[in-house]
Amino acid sequence: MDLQATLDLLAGCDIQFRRETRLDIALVKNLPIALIFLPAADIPTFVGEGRVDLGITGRDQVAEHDAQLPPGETSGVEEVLDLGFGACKLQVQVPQKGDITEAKQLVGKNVVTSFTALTQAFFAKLEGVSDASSLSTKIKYVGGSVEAACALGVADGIVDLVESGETMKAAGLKAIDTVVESTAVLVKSKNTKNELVELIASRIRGVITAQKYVLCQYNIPREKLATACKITPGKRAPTVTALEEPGWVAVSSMVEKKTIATVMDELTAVGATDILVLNIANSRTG
Ligand SMILES: Nc1ncnc2c1ncn2[C@@H]1O[C@H](COP(=O)(O)OP(=O)(O)OP(=O)(O)O)[C@@H](O)[C@H]1O
Ligand SMILES: O=P(O)(O)OC[C@H]1O[C@H](OP(=O)(O)OP(=O)(O)O)[C@H](O)[C@@H]1O
Repeated sequence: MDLQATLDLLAGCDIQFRRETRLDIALVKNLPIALIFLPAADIPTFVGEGRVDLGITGRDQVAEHDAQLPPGETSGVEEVLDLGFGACKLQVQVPQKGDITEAKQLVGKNVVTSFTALTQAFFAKLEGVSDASSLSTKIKYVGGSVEAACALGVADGIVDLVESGETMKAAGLKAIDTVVESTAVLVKSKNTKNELVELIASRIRGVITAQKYVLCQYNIPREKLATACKITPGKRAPTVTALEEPGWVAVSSMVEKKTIATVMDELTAVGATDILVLNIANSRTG
């Protein structure tokens, strides 16, 4: 997991703690909560069983946990929020130099992965069988360095995470299908009664929103206001204030950071002036 991004997020929420070396638990100084640092794959289990109220892990890990549940059992883990970082894809990969171009060509062959339940479910669908025991594809678990399995002759294909694609390329593999797309998510235990869960979730939501948006302010002739507001509709609605200069108004609106350059170009084209873009330190919005 992207530990640093998670620590930055907690700092943005003013959750203050000091983690002693070698300890996986830290008491928060300014709230009655404890933080526990667990392997990403184990977090859905602890949260699902209600032992931990809130967790941050990858959506792929939650999906793998849910896919491991016995038939009829529902997951105790509920996604609260997409945190936006840690984007990666769980992909079916095969040797670049080979005849396999589609996942269904791996049916009946050897596939190695750390995500056995998701891989079983993926191949069960391809094979048209309803349970893992009737699968003809042989799915084997390895805990790490999955990308080495094809070169070592253990697998015909693998199912592994791809972020930049560097590992896949270096191992001489190519992706031919996607099992799950993932980002880091905030999850909660379905049956938690801890009222701090909502407080923490809303703090995190505020920080995430603040990171995603900037505040855009500009002046515009009143007759162009409607056009400008279509360019900057805001999260709810733009704030419009009259200026001392007759016929002009000032607009203030939240704009998604990734679109701000285009938005500024478009505002300039419709006659906006004095365009300012400000970072948002934190937020609570509707
Ligand atoms: N390039 C990447 N490689 C691996 N995982 C990634 C990547 N980008 C995002 N992730 C997310 O991180 C999760 C795995 O985290 P990681 O392998 O670091 O486990 P950890 O147990 O938390 O830490 P570690 O094993 O490094 O001590 C993945 O399931 C995925 O959601
Ligand atoms: O597309 P990339 O940016 O190269 O990232 C993907 C690699 O990162 C992960 O491995 P990790 O570093 O967690 O080590 P592992 O092989 O021991 O799982 C994953 O299993 C891939 O091997």
